[in-house]
Amino acid sequence: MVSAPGGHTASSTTERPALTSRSRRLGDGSIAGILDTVDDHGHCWSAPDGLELVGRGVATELTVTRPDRIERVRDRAAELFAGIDHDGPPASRPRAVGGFTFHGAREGGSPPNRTDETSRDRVDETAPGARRAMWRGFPPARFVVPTVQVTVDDGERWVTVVDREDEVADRLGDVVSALESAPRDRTDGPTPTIENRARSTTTDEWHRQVDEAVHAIATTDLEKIVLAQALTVDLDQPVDPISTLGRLGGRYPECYRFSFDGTAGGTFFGAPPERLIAKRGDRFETEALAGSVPRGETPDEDSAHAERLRHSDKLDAEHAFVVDAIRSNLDPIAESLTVDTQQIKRLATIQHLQTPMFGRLDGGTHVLDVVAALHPTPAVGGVPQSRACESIRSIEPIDRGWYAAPIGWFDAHGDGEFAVGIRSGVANGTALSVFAGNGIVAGSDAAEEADEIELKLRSIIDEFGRETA
Ligand SMILES: C=C(O[C@@H]1C=C(C(=O)O)C=C[C@H]1O)C(=O)O
Repeated sequence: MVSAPGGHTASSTTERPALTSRSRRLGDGSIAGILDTVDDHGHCWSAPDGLELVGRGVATELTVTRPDRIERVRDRAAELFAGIDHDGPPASRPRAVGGFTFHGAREGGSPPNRTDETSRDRVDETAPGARRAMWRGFPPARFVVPTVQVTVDDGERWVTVVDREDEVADRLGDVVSALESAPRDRTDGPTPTIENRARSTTTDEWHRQVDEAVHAIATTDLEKIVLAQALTVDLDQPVDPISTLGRLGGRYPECYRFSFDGTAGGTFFGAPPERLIAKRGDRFETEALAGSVPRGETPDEDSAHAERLRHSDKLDAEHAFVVDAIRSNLDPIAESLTVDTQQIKRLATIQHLQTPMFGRLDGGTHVLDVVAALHPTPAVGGVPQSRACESIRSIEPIDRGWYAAPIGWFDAHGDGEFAVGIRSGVANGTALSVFAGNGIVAGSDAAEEADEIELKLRSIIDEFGRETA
């Protein structure tokens, strides 16, 4: 067992000892053994096209409790890596992994708090508003450069340790031994069973919320709003994020997978199908993903649903809002933008309209500049953006916390990748809250939208055993 080096915060960089990053190539075998190397914060990230990161411990971190959380992390991003001397191949470089709350500043909201970025422990005391217990430990933004990072990139595995120069070599040796002796597979652990379920929203409440949204769309400049619900379940044993992500990977190979430990014992995890942004050098890729129908029981039924997805004016409008918003929000920072052909993304329980988009950015653009420009897209927020967010806050009965917000990583060069944190849940011991939302536009029907919410909740809930009673 290697102890954590104490979790330096980015705001104390002046007192922080210089850190050294050293890496070694790993052979085949399990990377889950990293979990036993440092008994502290953990995170996992895996993109459908390859990169996997597993982090343990805190070498440096940045916590923001101000409402302008994305801009603030962007301004201070370089501090996370300042003073880390990395000697190793680019694949093994340290990455900061983390995320944000869905909501930022309210219109005319509380003034910025300038003293709130120094300590992990003070986060929840200073967080705005009454935070629901499930999101305790998930401030407006938190990013961690881990002490121990395992990277799987292009078929190669690396372990990287970030620590004081006089300790890094020993610690790297200890971590490599721990990984080599670790159990091979953590995906076949016991599956927790659901004992109780509680909905955030009754059927009547949902109908009232959708009616209110449809009325606002008919009578104001609001054109689309995404409304979400939560399902909270009690499990007979705590969620093990690694084995849950392993199972989700089997069912959703075309999705991202992530887990991120908060500072109060909770873990946010999920399998989002939606890319917010991937940026490497001056190239970026994003997508519009919105408009949903179920999968069919038979190939014919499946194709019939897909046909409806292709030809429904309502679903097309829901989708077009997202394409248009991405295009106009990237216009000021993109040198070029190509909108690819619309296609269908088929997942285990649901299928979506998808439009890939890619291009080149102006030089010097950080991946967080793009995150700030895009979030929330109308796939999870609405149109117009700030009016939709205000309506979400007034109509929805839940605290979205980190649900539907950007989750991902960035590096010292401003490259990185973020998914939209949907098909996700937050686990606190044996309590698990799962979230799902739906785009409401003119003509939306509350009962149909409720069915779609069920399909989305199932992506996480189906990974757990059903109650037997
Ligand atoms: C909001 C969610 O999903 C989003 C909403 C969709 C829709 O309204 O059709 C489809 C995909 C996602 O962009 C969610 O899964 O919670």
